[in-house]
Amino acid sequence: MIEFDSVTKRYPDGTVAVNEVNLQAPSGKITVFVGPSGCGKTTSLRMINRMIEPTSGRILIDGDETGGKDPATLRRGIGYVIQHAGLFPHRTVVDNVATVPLLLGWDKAKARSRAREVLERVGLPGAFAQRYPSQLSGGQQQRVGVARALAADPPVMLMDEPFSAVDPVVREGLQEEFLRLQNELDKTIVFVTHDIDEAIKLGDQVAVFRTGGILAQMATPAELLADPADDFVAGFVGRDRGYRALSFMQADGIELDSEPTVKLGQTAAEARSAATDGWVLVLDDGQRPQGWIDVDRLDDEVTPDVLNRGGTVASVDGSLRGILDAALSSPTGRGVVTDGQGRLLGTVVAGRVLEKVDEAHPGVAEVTG
Ligand SMILES: Nc1ncnc2c1ncn2[C@@H]1O[C@H](COP(=O)(O)OP(=O)(O)OP(=O)(O)O)[C@@H](O)[C@H]1O
Repeated sequence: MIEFDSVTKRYPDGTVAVNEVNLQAPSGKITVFVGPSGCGKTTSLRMINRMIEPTSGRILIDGDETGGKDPATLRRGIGYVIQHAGLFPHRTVVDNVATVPLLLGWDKAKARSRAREVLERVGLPGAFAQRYPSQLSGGQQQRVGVARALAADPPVMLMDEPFSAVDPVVREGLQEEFLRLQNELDKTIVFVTHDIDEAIKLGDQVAVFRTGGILAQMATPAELLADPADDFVAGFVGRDRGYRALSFMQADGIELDSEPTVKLGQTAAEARSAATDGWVLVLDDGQRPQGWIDVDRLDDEVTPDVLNRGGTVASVDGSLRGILDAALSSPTGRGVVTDGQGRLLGTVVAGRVLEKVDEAHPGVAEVTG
């Protein structure tokens, strides 16, 4: 665990970049520092590996004060990833990644073989190893940056806006891979970003900083969305926080309506008599929803060409957001809900989802609309 105990940083010109911060970043978890520009995120991060010294207060890693350690020794146990990757341009990818193992005194062959292994882990197999950084895309360079930080298998990783310089699609891919990797590696990670969506997606817990280096709130993403500490945090988290909070609320227990159904091949008359509001849901032989049918468009029988496949189908094992999306995207306004095997359980309208949210978290549904 990394612990900040009343940590303050005042720069020589008098700027208070970090002001009496107390927080804990638990082992094996991702803690995200987020906040507007200049709120002290990077300064806080760099105090962990002593690239910046605190003016007062203490930082402890697993109970040991970092201030009492030799900075070079300290940094060997701490991987560091920055924006634009910060790779050495005149070294090949494999040699970039082998840097820290070599510094640790590993022989060259072992360091390179470890580097190739980590490159593979971040999705950069063999052929990339001999290239130079300029021969890679921005997203690939960031992966090399992550591989380099992981090469010596440090228990702690500090990451400063590592995915900010790449386009949104690449960024999403990097985020997914990073989460998958962390699932296997269980590093203690402190991750800086100015992007609240990234913080909510990646963080096991999120520390929201405000200008002046003040920690405004430390909470899980779900708590942050459902219960921001004050107006600053609520504003920073965004007006649509209620909607996003639904991603963290389980759908199980939501009351469903039974929905009349037909199968392909049934007659138009059967479909009309089963329909509600002019629509009927079509299932396959395994009770799996196939789409809706507007019964006015039927001639003789229910055929695939008149199926309206619009609308998402939500699993009851998922989140309330999935259920709300299913209701809002359905041509009938009734969201289709299935069990874990994709079999129909029933339907639900958007209003019911919001009622459930309101029962669990009064006030959140208000900011959902
Ligand atoms: N060496 C320095 N001397 C004086 N002031 C500094 C120095 N480094 C940073 N600051 C100031 O300290 C404050 C916090 O800076 P820091 O870089 O930690 O913020 P940040 O939250 O990481 O910002 P950004 O998201 O823009 O990178 C800012 O007001 C900044 O101008």
